[in-house]
Amino acid sequence: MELGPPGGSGPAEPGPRLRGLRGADAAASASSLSRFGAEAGCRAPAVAAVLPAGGSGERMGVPTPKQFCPILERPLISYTLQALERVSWIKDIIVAVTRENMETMKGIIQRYQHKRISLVEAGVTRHRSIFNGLKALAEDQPNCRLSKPEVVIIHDAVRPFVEEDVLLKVVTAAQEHGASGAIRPLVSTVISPSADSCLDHSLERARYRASEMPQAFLFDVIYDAYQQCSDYDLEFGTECLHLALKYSHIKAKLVEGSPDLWKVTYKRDLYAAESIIKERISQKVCVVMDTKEDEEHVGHCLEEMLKTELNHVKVTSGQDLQQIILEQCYNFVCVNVMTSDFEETQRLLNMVEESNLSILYPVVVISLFVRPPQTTILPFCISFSWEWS
Ligand SMILES: Nc1ccn([C@@H]2O[C@H](COP(=O)(O)OP(=O)(O)OP(=O)(O)O)[C@@H](O)[C@H]2O)c(=O)n1
Ligand SMILES: O=P(O)(O)OC[C@@H](O)[C@@H](O)[C@@H](O)CO
Repeated sequence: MELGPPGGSGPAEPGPRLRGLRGADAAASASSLSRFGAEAGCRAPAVAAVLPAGGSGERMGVPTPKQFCPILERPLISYTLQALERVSWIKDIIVAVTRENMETMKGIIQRYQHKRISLVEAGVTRHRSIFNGLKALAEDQPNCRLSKPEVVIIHDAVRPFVEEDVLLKVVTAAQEHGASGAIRPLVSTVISPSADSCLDHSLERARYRASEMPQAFLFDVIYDAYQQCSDYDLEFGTECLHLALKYSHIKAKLVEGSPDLWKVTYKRDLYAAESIIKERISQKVCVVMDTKEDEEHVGHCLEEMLKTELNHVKVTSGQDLQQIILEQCYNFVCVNVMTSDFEETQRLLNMVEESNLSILYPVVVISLFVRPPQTTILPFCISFSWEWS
């Protein structure tokens, strides 16, 4: 059964397109698919994503299903959604969650202002959850209010580090081959045990790869496969690419993925994910200026200096800060130029504090005064002043 917005029936209407992808980002993201399509000699397809998120996380060994476990006070699944939402050419994101976790999921969508999300009920296995997600996109289903995509991405909700480039690769490959999936070199050798738990034989590791996510399919290829799927496969299968081969006779194109595509499965994976997120946040600073004029002068001077040390510096003034905060975890540097009081900065600091988002380090406030420096200590931030000559 598909659940939609409160009081609705069928999948929730996809939210309004992300306003947060600012002009440059959105243009870059949108053009990337059309450019990629052009290079591959095909037009940009309509793309949707299905995220199975209905598991119980038994191997994690904690009461909370791992997709809802917090990393820096933010649920793991929210990072995955944020990663997919940065890709403007994914038009709908279907998340399969259990009925008991539906309200939790709706709360996460609301708190972090996730857009383009529709919720469906998960199944008792991962394949059944994925199948329910696909049904939400198939126009042959009653109450279906989402349009059928040409290509559908399938990505585990517990794989938060997915970037646009690998999504672009699997989607473009799926458009050409019918199916595509990210792979990684094996770390351990695969062996086959005999009935008495002794070594029967081992596989030559170099000849094999680990199947990861994201995967992408021409929608009809994977939907037909799931419709023909045996109960055994739905119950015990773990590989969507195998279903496309077995039932739709499509050999997926395999795409080398980055090391960060791994699936959060055990508690150690959660610790690893947290350290990666901390490392990424510490490399991202947003410089907030009072005015556009300050942004163009002081802000860009600061940006040139910071760029030598960090890999992502955003300078802004007066933009929708709430959206910036939700779009990307930043450390913030607020710069007051010629401002005699901190009202503007206090407003921003209050917003950052109220957003409860993971801010790794204290917010830094730089006050540039022509007049003698004024020292004002603000909560959870470091404030220092220097004279701007
Ligand atoms: N009935 C299920 C089982 C799993 N999943 C999802 O499939 C993804 C990958 O599955 P896995 O890592 O096995 O998650 P769990 O089944 O939760 O983990 P475990 O096997 O340790 O219980 C996860 O996002 C999980 O939420 C799902 O949507 N529906
Ligand atoms: O079997 P699990 O549900 O733990 O994980 C699913 C994984 O097998 C799957 O995500 C990749 O191997 C790609 O198919």
